[in-house]
Amino acid sequence: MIKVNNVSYLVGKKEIVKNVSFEAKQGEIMAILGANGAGKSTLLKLLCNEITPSAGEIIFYDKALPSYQLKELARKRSVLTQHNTLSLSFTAKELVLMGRYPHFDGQPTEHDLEMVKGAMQSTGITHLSGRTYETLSGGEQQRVQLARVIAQIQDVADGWLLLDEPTNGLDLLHQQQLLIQARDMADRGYGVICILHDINLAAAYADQILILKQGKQQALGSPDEVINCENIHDAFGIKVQLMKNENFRCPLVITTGRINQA
Ligand SMILES: Nc1ncnc2c1ncn2[C@@H]1O[C@H](COP(=O)(O)OP(=O)(O)OP(=O)(O)O)[C@@H](O)[C@H]1O
Repeated sequence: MIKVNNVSYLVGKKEIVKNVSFEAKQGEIMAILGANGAGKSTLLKLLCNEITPSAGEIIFYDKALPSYQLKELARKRSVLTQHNTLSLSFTAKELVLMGRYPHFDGQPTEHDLEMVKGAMQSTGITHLSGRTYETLSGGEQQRVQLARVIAQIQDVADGWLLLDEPTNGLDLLHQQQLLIQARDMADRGYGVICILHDINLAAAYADQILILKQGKQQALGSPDEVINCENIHDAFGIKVQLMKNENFRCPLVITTGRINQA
């Protein structure tokens, strides 16, 4: 369980996360939605303990987040950030192995290498194993990063995946595969918190959706409770319609092309 109690975050005098509260559970995917600059990445950084709340507290498992040592935290949750720039030339396999760094001292064990192999297989990047990271396409790099975060917690049965826009750069097939994989991990007992820009992907795969607007919690609940024309218009300033389709558990959101100028 991750419990967020009245968390705020200030930069100077500007409050970029304001009084956010929610509970995320293992076995579930929580999607975070919101316009550019709404505070999504900042909230994820707070959840990772990369930055500390100005007010409120975050409980991770059963302890306050700041009470964890970095290595202890890295063995329980893995994080995909938005910008993964590297100045050194690693192969894809070496990069995925970095996910195992919190688990071994000196040399990786056979078990670590198995975890790397499994994560590369499940993300479909085994064929890229020996390729230098910087020569990979944007989407291939993103899948290598995904394999790294999966390798990190693959053997932590109740671990957490914290993903900031993981579908960035992925084509339609790989976006779906990523969400299917996240769904599968949640069904096996992991907790997943995932920032997404695609409302329909979030509605199709998430158990809970949190919408942020200017740092505030604008809506929180199941896709059915949260995804409606008013909430989307309020959060994104664009008029949408909902379209029922028997293949989707939640109506699809389609834009009408009318932008809120107010
Ligand atoms: N260290 C900082 N100093 C000043 N402003 C910051 C800082 N970090 C974030 N901000 C501002 O806080 C707001 C929220 O940023 P954040 O990156 O959390 O947004 P986001 O919802 O993830 O946006 P996007 O969808 O564009 O990635 C933005 O206006 C951003 O410019």
